[in-house]
Amino acid sequence: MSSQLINGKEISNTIRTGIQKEVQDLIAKGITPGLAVILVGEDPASHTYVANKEKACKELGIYSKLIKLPEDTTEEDLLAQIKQLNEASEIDGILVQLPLPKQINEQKVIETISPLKDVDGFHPNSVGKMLLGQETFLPCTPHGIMKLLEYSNIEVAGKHAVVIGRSHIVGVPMGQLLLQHDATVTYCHSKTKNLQEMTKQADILVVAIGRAKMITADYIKEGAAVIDVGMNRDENNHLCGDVDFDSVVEKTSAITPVPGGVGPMTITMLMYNTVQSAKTKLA
Ligand SMILES: NC(=O)C1=CN([C@@H]2O[C@H](COP(=O)(O)OP(=O)(O)OC[C@H]3O[C@@H](n4cnc5c(N)ncnc54)[C@H](OP(=O)(O)O)[C@@H]3O)[C@@H](O)[C@H]2O)C=CC1
Ligand SMILES: Nc1nc(=O)c2c([nH]1)NC[C@@H]1CN(c3ccc(C(=O)N[C@@H](CCC(=O)O)C(=O)O)cc3)C=[N+]21
Ligand SMILES: [Mg+2]
Repeated sequence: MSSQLINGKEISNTIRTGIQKEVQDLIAKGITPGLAVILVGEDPASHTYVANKEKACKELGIYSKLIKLPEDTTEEDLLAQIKQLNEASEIDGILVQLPLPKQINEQKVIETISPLKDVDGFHPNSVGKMLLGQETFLPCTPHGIMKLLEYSNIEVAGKHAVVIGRSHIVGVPMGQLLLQHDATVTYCHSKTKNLQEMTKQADILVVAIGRAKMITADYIKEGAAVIDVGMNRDENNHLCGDVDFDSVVEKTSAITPVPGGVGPMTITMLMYNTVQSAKTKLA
């Protein structure tokens, strides 16, 4: 079967063109959307993502403020920083890069971010609204994946979607968004028995595990659409996904590459949320 390569970079650019226009309209009305990113410590992977976010802001005309804090930052200091940003009128979105060092309680940090500026969509307020299908900031990676499916004309309604992973930032909200679009959803995780039996039923397989090239052809039903969220380094230190692309591609009807698949969409939806937040300032 010939497979459709889902070009996240290209779809991203299409969506970003629309966002850029919205930013220009806002700036003409005296509102410059602003995003604050807090990075605690020196994780090299985080630095790349943060650099990509800053680059996207710059391209779109969004003000970006990067706050770098040392690895040994106390929870108290981080919370104080967030509270300051909650009050800052030039900031519409606040993102605290995860994971955080051990001395800091992640949940407490997330709950300190004002729901009005929660552009990651991780605050319990946002999560609750998402579950109820109410308007809110949607988590960027799952939202970006829904856009990839939409722009690639991959029908979701009535399909069996299997999500591997149940993290609060990817797996859980991914399944919910698919469900809201009328998929039949199965979640798999580290305690799932017979993972291959599950994944072989998937019309749409979303993989968010964090293990390089774990998903091989044996896990795939002929004709499935495969979305690879993973961001790993292989034995040659090359960026790779959780899916063994070369092994599975011929069995799939559509597949995302890594890089150039889900990653750029995550950043695009972050930009989208930041602009949505800034728009609430319009009279
Ligand atoms: N492209 C992008 O924009 C983004 C990429 N990522 C990448 O996606 C991947 C996942 O991220 P994240 O959700 O934060 O990761 P987590 O580590 O928080 O979650 C991993 C999930 O995978 C499950 N899992 C682990 N091992 C297995 C296994 N052998 N079989 C089945 N399930 C397993 C875990 O199960 P259990 O719950 O039982 O422990 C868990 O639910 C990472 O590579 C990350 O770097 C993340 C965010 C954005
Ligand atoms: N509060 C918070 N929100 C996040 O959204 C968040 C986070 N913490 N912690 C880490 C994960 C990971 N993540 C990525 C973002 C962009 C790329 C990305 O740009 N990827 C490019 C290339 C990356 C590269 O070249 O290294 C691509 O796939 O093409 C990847 C991963 C967001 N995350
Ligand atoms: Mg995690």
